[in-house]
Amino acid sequence: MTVEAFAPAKINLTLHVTGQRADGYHLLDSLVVFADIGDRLTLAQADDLSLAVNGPRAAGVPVDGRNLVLKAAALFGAGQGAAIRLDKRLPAAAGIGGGSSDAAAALRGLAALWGRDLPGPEAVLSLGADVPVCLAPGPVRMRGVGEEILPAPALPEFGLLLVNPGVEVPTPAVFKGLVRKNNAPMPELPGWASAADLADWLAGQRNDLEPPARAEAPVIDAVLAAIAATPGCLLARMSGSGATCFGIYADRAAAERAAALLRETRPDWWAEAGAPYSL
Ligand SMILES: C[C@@](CO)(OP(=O)(O)O)[C@H](O)COP(=O)(O)OP(=O)(O)OC[C@H]1O[C@@H](n2ccc(N)nc2=O)[C@H](O)[C@@H]1O
Ligand SMILES: Nc1ncnc2c1ncn2[C@@H]1O[C@H](COP(=O)(O)OP(=O)(O)O)[C@@H](O)[C@H]1O
Repeated sequence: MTVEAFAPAKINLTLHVTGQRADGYHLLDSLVVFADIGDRLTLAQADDLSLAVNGPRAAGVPVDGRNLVLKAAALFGAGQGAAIRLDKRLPAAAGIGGGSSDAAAALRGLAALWGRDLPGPEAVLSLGADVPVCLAPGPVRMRGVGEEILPAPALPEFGLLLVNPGVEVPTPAVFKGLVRKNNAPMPELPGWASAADLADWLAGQRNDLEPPARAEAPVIDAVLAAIAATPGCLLARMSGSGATCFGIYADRAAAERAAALLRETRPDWWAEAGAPYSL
């Protein structure tokens, strides 16, 4: 038996940092969506647990026990086997939760392969704060340090552009650079009639990690400016702790035109277009 699992990119449309716990972890309030741009996993029955990583973004991704796929498998089924292949397409340490989404996709695949129920959000938090939200990809409001997954209103159709300048930004350094930790949470989520309506509302919200990430990696300024300058861009903002930034467009076709333009003007950057993804 072979199982396939898709690991979509996670995008923090907003990311409000609202406090800090005694253990140092920060309290978040984030509107999270996923894109139909991501990594692919293939899992097959085997006596031993193994992982092979290939694909256009495999360079630098650990293939040993540090890989979140193997960590997730060990947590879920100590001693159980599976042969896992990871086709790595998302940039790593990029604010789009690639490793976390791989871990969650591995858990979904292994649950199918081993005939078991998926673990719950609290049980997988030790793998990373972003793993619970990636377990069942779709638009949600994420709170706590990442373990509170709340429903979000239905989203309108829109196009998404993801752009990464090739600079890895370490998440701990960005949180450390925050000047203020008790920022306002999001208001009640209103519901949006169109992509423009959503972008207008998002413009009044924030990613509180953007200023410290820009200090860490000044190229983020150029990425945001380049996205904002593409025709049809309704909003440009950074995701997670960066450096990946996203653009919102009326539809996928507009996002694809923007991606083509950026690949021409900035061939050294990673630019992909897509649309929201739900499992
Ligand atoms: C910032 C976010 C927003 O969605 O996204 P990314 O930039 O990683 O994509 C996540 O909270 C990241 O989740 P993840 O990358 O899984 O975090 P972890 O491995 O658990 O933690 C990495 C480090 O980030 C900091 N951290 C993370 C989450 C959180 N709520 N508070 C924190 O202070 C801690 O310094 C921790 O040591
Ligand atoms: N499957 C994986 N894919 C990418 N990175 C991984 C994976 N497993 C472990 N890592 C490690 O996790 C770190 C953070 O990667 P990632 O989850 O992509 O970052 P972010 O949470 O900022 O989006 C990387 O620097 C890498 O060393």
